[in-house]
Amino acid sequence: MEERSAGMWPRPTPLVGDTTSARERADDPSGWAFGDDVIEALDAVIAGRRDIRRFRPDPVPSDLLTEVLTAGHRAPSVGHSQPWRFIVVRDPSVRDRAAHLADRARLDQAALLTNDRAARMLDLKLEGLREAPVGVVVVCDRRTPAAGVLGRATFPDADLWSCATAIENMWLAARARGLGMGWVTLFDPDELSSLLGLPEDVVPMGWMCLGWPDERPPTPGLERAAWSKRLPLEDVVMEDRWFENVDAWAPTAPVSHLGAAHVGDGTHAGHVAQALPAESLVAATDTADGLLSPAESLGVLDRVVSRVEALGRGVMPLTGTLVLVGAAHPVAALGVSAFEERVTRDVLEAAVAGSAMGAVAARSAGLGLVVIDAGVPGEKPVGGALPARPLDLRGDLSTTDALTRADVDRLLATGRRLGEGAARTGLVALGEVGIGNTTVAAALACAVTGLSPLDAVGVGAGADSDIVERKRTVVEQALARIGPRATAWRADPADLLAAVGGAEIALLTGVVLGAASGGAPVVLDGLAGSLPGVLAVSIEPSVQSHLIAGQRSRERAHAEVLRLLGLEPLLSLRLRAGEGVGAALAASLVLQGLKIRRGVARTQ
Ligand SMILES: O=C(O)c1ccc[n+]([C@@H]2O[C@H](COP(=O)([O-])O)[C@@H](O)[C@H]2O)c1
Ligand SMILES: Cc1cc2nc[nH]c2cc1C
Repeated sequence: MEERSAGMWPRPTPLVGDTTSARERADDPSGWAFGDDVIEALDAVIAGRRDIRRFRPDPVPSDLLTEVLTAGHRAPSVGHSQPWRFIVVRDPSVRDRAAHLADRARLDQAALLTNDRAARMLDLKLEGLREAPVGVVVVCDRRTPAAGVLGRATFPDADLWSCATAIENMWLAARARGLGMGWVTLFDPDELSSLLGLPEDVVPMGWMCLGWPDERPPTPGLERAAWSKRLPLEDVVMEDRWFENVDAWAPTAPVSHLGAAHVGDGTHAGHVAQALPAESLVAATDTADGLLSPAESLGVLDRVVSRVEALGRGVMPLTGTLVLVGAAHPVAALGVSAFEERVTRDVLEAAVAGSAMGAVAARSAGLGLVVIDAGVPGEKPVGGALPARPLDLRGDLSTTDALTRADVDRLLATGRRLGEGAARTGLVALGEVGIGNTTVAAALACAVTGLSPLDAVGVGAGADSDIVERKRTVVEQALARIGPRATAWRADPADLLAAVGGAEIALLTGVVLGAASGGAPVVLDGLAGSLPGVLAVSIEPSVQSHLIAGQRSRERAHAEVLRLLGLEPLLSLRLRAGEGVGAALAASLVLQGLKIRRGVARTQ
């Protein structure tokens, strides 16, 4: 028994909760501290935490993942509400679709920045999303009314802050174990929510890439990239109130790099196909990193070459095929082109003879050529071209559908077969010819990007202002006629192709699908030669990682279409040649890039 003085009783020590007494706490206020070694370790982990953008493909052991998630789940939360939920993503096709969303958001964001900042932002790595073996999407379940959670009635967003603390815990826990984590918020939150099927009021906080880091940055990446520096502590600490010592210093607003205003675009969804293998992408960037040249010194071309090497697993042949498709367009009868319809047939015949510009460009790039007659003017298919003509009569898009659904399905199927065949040769480049098809392409571009006809219609092969005016009217009529079919294009891209056309775009959409399923990179061309990429991605989202924007052409809506695809063009030459000329020029650049990658001296 404890000795006690008269009139004093022992302190009743609680059996649960805090067992310390007021006396103990008063005698030793710092007695709750961990030892110096723990403090030192914690400070080291906090100081050494980095936002990791590059990952090794090696798997994250499940016990380590659980430890990281446990750290997240131990975070503080408002009213002990634990509003976080962790969605662990390992499915490569979901990851690829998220990466496409991020690619697009990256271009959208760059468009908002000043030129220099945009270039630096585009230089920053986003491939981490494709490389990291695990993605953890931290979402905040906000379905409970704020007033029902202690502390949220007054600060309704405190649930989001709670989730942010969970993320920081995960970050530190990962870092301490040698794992890297990257918090990616370059998404339209609605798009990410629909990708993951989140219910209303469950909001994503971002995508955490998790894996073994393929970089060990001593300082933050954005500081290393000369984006910004950590502010001195004095600049962020104030005494007693905001701005009190104006004379000494005035806190400045966080730096903004915003340039001109810009409009974004909509959502994406569809079926799942084969995804880009993360380990081959890492292997390709490993090779690039080992060259006797600064990292990513070839800019956009370096990234394209890494993609191509990843798809070809380092043994991509230094050649490929230009698939050139010609088709007629009844809309040409409405005076929307400066040229006669028969030119389409002439060009296809010249292509077979090897002298159309696209054919010459393909040959000089070292590519093979496949010429397809998808219904050019004239009774008989062009001799020497593969016939793939629509069977039924077609209408001009302003008053009638351009194609029947059955023909669209046939064109897609034929294209797939051809694309699979072309994939076996290496790169697959797209080419089209069709007098009147920039009107068709403008209507498609309006449907898929939400551009107005005024902003989408361009000069095509050389229209004057009267022709441009007629093109706009036709596109307006077409969009008014098809109404909701335009907005529903993601759910049924083949229906949009039936409504608007054209046969060459439908066939090339099949080519993209077939080439991608054969594992080939696909080089897009101008406006009509890029829309097949958009439509194919809406059918099979993982096609996106196979696409290369060969060029940004002179046609008006092209830039917006590339932004929708999340792609940066290799060339910007104001081309309007069609026929795959731009795709062939870009393909030759890519092939040269591959030779450089494979030939340059390596470092240890
Ligand atoms: O590649 C482009 O973006 C491009 C831009 C303008 C015109 N074209 C070519 O010109 C043709 C369509 O022009 P138009 O004026 O008849 O609609 C078609 O054969 C296309 O290959 C192609
Ligand atoms: C001559 C000519 C060649 C073409 N190739 C693709 N579109 C074309 C349009 C014209 C007019």
